[in-house]
Amino acid sequence: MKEQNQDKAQLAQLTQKVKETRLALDALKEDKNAKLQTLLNFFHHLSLACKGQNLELDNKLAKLRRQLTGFESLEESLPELVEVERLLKRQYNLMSRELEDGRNDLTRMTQQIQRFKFAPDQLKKEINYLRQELSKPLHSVWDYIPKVEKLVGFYEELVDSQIENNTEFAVEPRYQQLGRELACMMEDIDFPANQTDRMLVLKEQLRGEVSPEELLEAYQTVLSQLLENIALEKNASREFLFALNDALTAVQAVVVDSSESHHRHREVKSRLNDSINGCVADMGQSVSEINDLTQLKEQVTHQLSEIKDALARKEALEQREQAMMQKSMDTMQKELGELSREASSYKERLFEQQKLNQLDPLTQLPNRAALEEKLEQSYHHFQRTGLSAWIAVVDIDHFKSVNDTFGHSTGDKTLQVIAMALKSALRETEFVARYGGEEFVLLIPDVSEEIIGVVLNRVREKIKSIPFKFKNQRITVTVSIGAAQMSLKETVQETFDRADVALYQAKNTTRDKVVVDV
Ligand SMILES: Nc1nc2c(ncn2[C@@H]2O[C@H](COP(=O)(O)OP(=O)(O)OP(=O)(O)O)[C@@H](O)[C@H]2O)c(=O)[nH]1
Repeated sequence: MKEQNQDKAQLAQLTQKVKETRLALDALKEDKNAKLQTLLNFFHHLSLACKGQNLELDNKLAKLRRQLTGFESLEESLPELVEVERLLKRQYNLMSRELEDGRNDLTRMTQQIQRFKFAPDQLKKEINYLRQELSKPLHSVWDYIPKVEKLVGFYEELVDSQIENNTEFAVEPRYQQLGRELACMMEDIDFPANQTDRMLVLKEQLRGEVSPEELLEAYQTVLSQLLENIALEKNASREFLFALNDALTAVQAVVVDSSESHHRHREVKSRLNDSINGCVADMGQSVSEINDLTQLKEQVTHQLSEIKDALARKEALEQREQAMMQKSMDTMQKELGELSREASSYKERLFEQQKLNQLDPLTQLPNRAALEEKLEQSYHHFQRTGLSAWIAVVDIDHFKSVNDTFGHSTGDKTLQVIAMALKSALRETEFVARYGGEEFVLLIPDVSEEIIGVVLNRVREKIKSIPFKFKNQRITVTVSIGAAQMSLKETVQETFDRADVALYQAKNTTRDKVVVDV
């Protein structure tokens, strides 16, 4: 019984130990699971932190996470752990190198933006400070990113201040304006045929958006073409002047020559006259002194023959003189003919040149030739598009009295001022030319019948309001205007004539008036 009790006690003890061991084992398992979970969590977060940096490292970490889900495979995972450690080390080195490259790039960019002279002072200081910061190595992406952000901020500020200053990058409106003005000026210049296509392209370009460089280039092109044309005209004038000079030299030589020979001939002739007179005197003497008829006859015969010789020589001399005179005349005639041909060819060239320039020299407005061309163009445009234009003839009232009272040069100045006023009263698409004398012609497209009167009256009022002051006297100069609209039923000349008739209606009523033929 005692033994039985002892066994029972031992069994109870053992059961207790087994129970305790089981509890201890459970506790151990729990602990291991907790540690394993911690490890798994660590790898999970490591995977997230490294994700995307290196594909190989991503894959290895994913594999490791899968293996570690069973405690049993922990041993098997050891080689993988070593591999991950190697990859992590390599990744660190790579990142350090990239950070160093990034630092160098940022330093270079900072130096670049320090060169912008227009940067505000405060910004310059901050850029300098960033440059100093970049002299120290970067340890992580977290050191790098704020510096990139700063640099981007600086660029943003620079662009803002650039837009405010509106200097280098922007295409400014004044360039557009200058471009349009140049295009408008080019309208007034008729370039030679071989230059027109190029000038057309240039004009189109100038009417669009132009950069300062393009504008400068356009000015350069136009000026060099103009200079070339002026040089051509200069050459034509020079050639003419040389020819004129040659002809004058030749004529002068002929005149000198003929005057010298005329002089010589006069001397010879006077000697011959003396000798003839001497012979006649001798004959008279002989007649009174000699009584012997035979002797007298001989003497007279001798003297008559001398007179005959002298007269023959005189005649020959006169003939030579005449022949020389004729020769001189012929030479001069030839030279003058040459000169006149040269002059008319010069005149033609000059006319051509003027036509090319197509500018009225006094007012610098397009001249009549330019107007005629423009009228033709507008009429063709009208035929093609149906967009009609008005022709308005403007004539200064009582202009003769301006000339008569204040002189021709005041009259000229008045014409210039009125020309300028007309030009500035019109829009870019409108056209004004000096038709001749005190008459100007306007070409106004795209305006209705109701509006044209308003437009032209505005022009008339503008001229009337110019404060002319001649010899301290305030003068009002007025104009009369007649206008007619192009019509497909008539030629452009007929429209012009209708405008002219309208002008004379204005002149015949009150003057200072607009009459529109509708
Ligand atoms: N100063 C100057 N005068 C010019 C020029 N061309 C024409 N004229 C003058 O313009 C004047 C025109 O006179 P008219 O045709 O009688 O006309 P008006 O005196 O203006 O009178 P209405 O037209 O009837 O109002 C003349 O005296 C011309 O000599 C020029 O280029 N310069």
